[in-house]
Amino acid sequence: MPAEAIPEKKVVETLNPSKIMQVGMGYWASKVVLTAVKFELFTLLANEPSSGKKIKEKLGMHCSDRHVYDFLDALVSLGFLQRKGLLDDAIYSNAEDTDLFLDKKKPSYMGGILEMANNRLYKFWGDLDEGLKTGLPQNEGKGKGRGNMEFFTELYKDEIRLKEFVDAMTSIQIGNFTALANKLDFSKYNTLFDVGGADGWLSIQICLKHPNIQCTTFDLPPVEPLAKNRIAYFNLSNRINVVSGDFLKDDFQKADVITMGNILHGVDEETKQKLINKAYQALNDGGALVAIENIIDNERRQNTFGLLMSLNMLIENGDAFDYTLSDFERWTNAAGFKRTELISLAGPTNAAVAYK
Ligand SMILES: Nc1ncnc2c1ncn2[C@@H]1O[C@H](CSCC[C@H]([NH3+])C(=O)O)[C@@H](O)[C@H]1O
Repeated sequence: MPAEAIPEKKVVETLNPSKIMQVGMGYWASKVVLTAVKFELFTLLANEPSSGKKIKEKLGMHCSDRHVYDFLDALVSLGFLQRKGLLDDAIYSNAEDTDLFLDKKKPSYMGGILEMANNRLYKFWGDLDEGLKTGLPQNEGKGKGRGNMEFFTELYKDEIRLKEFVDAMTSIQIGNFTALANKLDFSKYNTLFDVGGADGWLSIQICLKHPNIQCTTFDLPPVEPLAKNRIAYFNLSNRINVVSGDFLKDDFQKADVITMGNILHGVDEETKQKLINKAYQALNDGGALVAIENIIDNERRQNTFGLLMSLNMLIENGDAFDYTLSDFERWTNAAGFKRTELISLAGPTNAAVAYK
């Protein structure tokens, strides 16, 4: 190294590479958590705290005991597990948040998104470089020239993957839909049309909280049985209508509120504008379009999850991207909407609302 390239002592003392290592090697930690979810380790431990040897046997692991302890103690150090004792004498149990959100037997389980991340996205993100160089999707639709969520046709051919995907969507949105039901004033609205409503979770949450509203959840035909089952489970079949179709081709039903959870981010800019225009046409006067997404802050500095989600849309759909409230305002103004507002929901997710 030439002498002038050696950093001054002061710089070395104040700067350190820990962030670089933490983020750069972050996939190690991520993969340990995803593997634990896949093994249903947290479901096992919710039932009964266990020793490393017992966990090894129950999960059918055939690596050395030492590597079992490495795996479990990594989860201790990451705060996912608690431990009393050491190595052969250790008893492992779930940390409080792990127990609530990652025990598959609890209704609060949100591991669906992590299961999908492990089974699909982890592999596809291995081709992020190719996605950035080519601008083309890197998922099931790779090499097939597809965008605008057309990969669903491929994905939904397999019933297990269909259910896994729909469960993943629901698990990531549960907290957001509950927050939306509480934070947006639905009292003045009678009808809601949810575009790409998956298994109907959004409509269910709104109906549970607001007894006067009538909902329609709209999605592709293969999703219909899942939505019907979920809605029947909540005894809401008389208030939530399940309609199948294609949001790229079909008009939307007339409604007071049109919702789109993680829909606009999945399509290119031209299609975003088309969907917003269609929503404007279908909304009754005084109605609202609500997009529930990881809306990026206008300065594009804060919402890391939203920015990464946008790259995830490159992986999934090529031309698709997440956006800021300013972007949303530009498109909704062009469609004729009067004003917009942002309602913060759970974590990095917001509702961008446009009023007609
Ligand atoms: N062309 C299409 N027409 C109707 N639904 C679609 C289409 N393409 C994708 N979808 C659905 O759009 C959804 C995107 S994922 C978002 C699901 C849900 N709104 C949520 O916020 O969690 C999936 O349920 C897809 O099946």
